[in-house]
Amino acid sequence: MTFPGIEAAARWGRRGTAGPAIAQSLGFDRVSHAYGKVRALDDVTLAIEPGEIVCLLGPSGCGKTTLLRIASGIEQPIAGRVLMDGREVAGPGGFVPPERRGIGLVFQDFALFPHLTNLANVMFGLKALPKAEAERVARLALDRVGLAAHAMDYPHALSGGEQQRVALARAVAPRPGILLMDEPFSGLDSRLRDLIREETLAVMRETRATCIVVTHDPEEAMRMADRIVLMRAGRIVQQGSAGDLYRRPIDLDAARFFSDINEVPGIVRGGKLVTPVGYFAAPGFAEGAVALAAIRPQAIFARPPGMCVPGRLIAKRFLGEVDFLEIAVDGLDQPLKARVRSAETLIEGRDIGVDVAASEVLVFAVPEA
Ligand SMILES: Nc1ncnc2c1ncn2[C@@H]1O[C@H](COP(=O)(O)OP(=O)(O)OP(=O)(O)O)[C@@H](O)[C@H]1O
Repeated sequence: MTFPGIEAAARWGRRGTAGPAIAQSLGFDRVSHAYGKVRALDDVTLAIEPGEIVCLLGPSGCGKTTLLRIASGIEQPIAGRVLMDGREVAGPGGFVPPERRGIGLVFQDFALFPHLTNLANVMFGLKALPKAEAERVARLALDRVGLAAHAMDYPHALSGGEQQRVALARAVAPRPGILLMDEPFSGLDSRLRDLIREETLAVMRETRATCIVVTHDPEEAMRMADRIVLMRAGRIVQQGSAGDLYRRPIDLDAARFFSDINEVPGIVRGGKLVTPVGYFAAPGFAEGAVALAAIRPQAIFARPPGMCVPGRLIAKRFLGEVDFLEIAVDGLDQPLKARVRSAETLIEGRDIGVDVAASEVLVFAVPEA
């Protein structure tokens, strides 16, 4: 879901000054929300430090946008409290409307006013300033995103990436203490997205605002976030640094979300999961339990035949820096997927040795159907 961008942006025009940004903390205390019978958020507690960049990550419909809408005040939670710098802005103690929260917003669809010039779009968030000062600040913001020369153009004359930059300039010009972004790069093609993301990140770091970025792209979250908050079905399932979530996912679904994985079943014997491709540490599992080894494609190495586990190369695709291999192994229903470097000498149809980096393998309970 996206913000009702234009409408919400219009409300922001009534806010704030262009004083220096002082990052604010943002807290959600046992927040729940529902749309009719649809439970969108279920008892979410999250504390975001001043200046922190947090990415809300999760599959479609898990409640990311709803949490952002509640932070901004567009939506009122049905239970729980929202705190800015410890002050309740939503909850039993009252409700501070969006235009009085002083939060900057960037929407998925940019939400620029088509009938206003780019300069006027940016000035829209600066109405509390005298006009000449608002124009000076807006021109500086446009200059910062490299669009000073387009100040008097209209948004439709800009590319998608340039429109996104105007939207960013509009959001940061009033120097908000908190900046919320809902899938800000999803409307851009992949090469442009990388560039605009890096530029946006630089602006975010400069303004030092506390930022929440919603994304469903794990790589984007890993590139941007100080902390990633992984959500599922209206709840937070795990939070931590990119490394924490990638290396120590809390369950199989979390592991699946961060990368492609081979799921190899086995039985626990003597504290190890015994599988057709090796034995892997399975702490906490009962003797005889059935479990799954999660093996990332890059944790598999091709060795000469006769070494490690016997396998047969059934497919090989050149992907540039790596080759993608499919390897059949006795005892497995599905071929293993591997991404390996220097596979020039490997020939489809031939036997190979399969070497799995045991230290990178995670063992999980079999998920309930
Ligand atoms: N206005 C609405 N009316 C009814 N149901 C809604 C409304 N907005 C969201 N929902 C539902 O609430 C749940 C959470 O939606 P939300 O938009 O917060 O998820 P999301 O994680 O942001 O998804 P996406 O990545 O697709 O934008 C979903 O089941 C969604 O269908």
